[in-house]
Amino acid sequence: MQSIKRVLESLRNYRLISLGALFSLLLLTVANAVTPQLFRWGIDQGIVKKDLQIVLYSAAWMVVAAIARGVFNFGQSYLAEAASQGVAYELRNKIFSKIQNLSFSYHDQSQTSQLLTRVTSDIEQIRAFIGTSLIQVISGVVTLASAAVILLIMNWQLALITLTVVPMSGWLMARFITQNDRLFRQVQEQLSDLNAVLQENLIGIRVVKAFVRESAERSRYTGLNDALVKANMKTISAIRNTFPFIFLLSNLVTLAVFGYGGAQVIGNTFSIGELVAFNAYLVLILQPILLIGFAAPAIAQAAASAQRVYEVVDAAVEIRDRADAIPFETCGGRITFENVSFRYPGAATEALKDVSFETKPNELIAILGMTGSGKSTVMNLIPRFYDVTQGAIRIDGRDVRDFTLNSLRKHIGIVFQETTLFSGTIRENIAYAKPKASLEQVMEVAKTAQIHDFIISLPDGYETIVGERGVGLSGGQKQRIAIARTLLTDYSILILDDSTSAVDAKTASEIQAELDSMMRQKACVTFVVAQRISTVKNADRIFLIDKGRLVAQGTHEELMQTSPLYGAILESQVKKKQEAGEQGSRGQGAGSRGAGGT
Ligand SMILES: Nc1ncnc2c1ncn2[C@@H]1O[C@H](COP(=O)(O)OP(=O)(O)OP(=O)(O)O)[C@@H](O)[C@H]1O
Repeated sequence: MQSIKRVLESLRNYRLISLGALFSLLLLTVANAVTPQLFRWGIDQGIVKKDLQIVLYSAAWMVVAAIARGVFNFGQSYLAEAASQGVAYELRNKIFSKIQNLSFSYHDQSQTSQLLTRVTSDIEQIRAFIGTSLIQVISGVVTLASAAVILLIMNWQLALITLTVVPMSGWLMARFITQNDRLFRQVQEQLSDLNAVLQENLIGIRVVKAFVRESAERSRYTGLNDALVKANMKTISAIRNTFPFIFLLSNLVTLAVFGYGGAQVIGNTFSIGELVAFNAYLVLILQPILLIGFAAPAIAQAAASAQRVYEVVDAAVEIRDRADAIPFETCGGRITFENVSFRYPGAATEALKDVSFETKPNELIAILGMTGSGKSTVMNLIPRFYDVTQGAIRIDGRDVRDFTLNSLRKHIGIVFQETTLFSGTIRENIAYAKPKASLEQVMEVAKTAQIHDFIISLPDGYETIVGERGVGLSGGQKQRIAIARTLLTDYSILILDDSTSAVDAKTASEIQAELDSMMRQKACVTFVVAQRISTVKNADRIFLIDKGRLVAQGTHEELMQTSPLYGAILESQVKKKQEAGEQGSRGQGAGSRGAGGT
């Protein structure tokens, strides 16, 4: 319930609208309370005394009260909805920007679909709580209290009989909420799990089909769908176990009012008009109890949802600016790894162990190693996607943790191993980090990345729309667009993490040749996680990584002389190249990564 308190606190930003809703609610309660009194007046003073004028007057006032009820009802629900939309809007923005800020380690450990459910369905539960359930509860309490006071004034004995229903129903409701809180949380979690399978399936639909796993996937989904239905049915039976008792109580009270009140009317201690009015107030007692009852599950659900949403909102951002962080402005080209060790959060072993090196200005460093040896990890630490566990990384003598993250990352151009493009045009994708870049600038980098000719061969050229994650392009084409995208940024340190793995060897070396002069002009240091001999040969120095350690470094020739591991990797590459040549390699995707034992 702590989370519900927090949701209520967020209404502070919508104070006026919320007060407006509350004010409408109070006026509605007054209009509701007045109506039975008009009945009583009309019956006792009009019908019983045969005074037609009073009958007509009371009827006219009833119409006024009905209109007022309509107006205030509208005002109350409209304003409550407006406040709820505002809170949901803010929460959605808050959680989205939090997701943008959360570190890689958070995203490594959380499921995308779980986050999606929190942004969509959980926030919707919170919105429905503010827009509907909350107002139901407040209106219920206010109506109940005011009707109780009126009943006590009208006939305290009958009122006491009637009001016994309140604590009994209240107890049933409280029991219902406390007993089923976990159940409602479970429903949301089951929904998340179901979404997770759906999302994974949509992303991997090609793999599913290729491995003919449709029916296995179907039964996985159906299994979770069954579990969701079961959890939902449990909540329904919990509702069924509570509500009939409340209905029974309300019916018993009606009987008591009819019996005891009727006897008082016969004994002339209570008028017919009063009995009718009393009965009408009874509705104002019982209806709120039911409304609160109906709101209870929604409140329990909203509490569970709010907890899940605030879990993300409150998640610690591990990688952040120091209080005294300074902007990274220029790079002299001296990047130092000082006894760097790194363990991924939750991992059993260290991915990097005591790695030390220093680069020289304008150096082109190739990083080579077996798959899983830690090459990408070395690269991930420079832009602080993760912080070192031990040791330090310095740029021109300054610890990378001293720089503001934004300035540091803006100066590091990185092409990831796995290419992600966004839906939109090719031009938009290349200009992702520089949306205002001119077409000429976009074309220039596309030429360097050896993708310009392909782009202009398309009917819509640079305006060609690429689908989600670059659907419609080959792996190699996507990679080249990703390279162009990075080249357009204001990088001073360039990192190419196996970025031509899906490009054929010939094109890759053309890209390399184009990049070579450009990199040396623009970048203070370039790192190339390499799988190909050509790239390695061009490098000023090669770092050989093995099982998280920097085991050798030097030029191609030096390593050929001194490192048996280097020799073995190159030998396997040459062999692979020959095999590929024999098979008449089709190019794209064939010269692939992994030479070193991939
Ligand atoms: N996000 C992560 N969480 C936990 N462990 C990770 C994570 N990423 C990588 N690892 C582990 O760290 C080690 C080094 O991985 P890394 O990606 O740096 O290797 P790599 O040399 O780049 O491999 P490849 O050539 O296959 O890309 C591996 O054992 C890997 O399993």
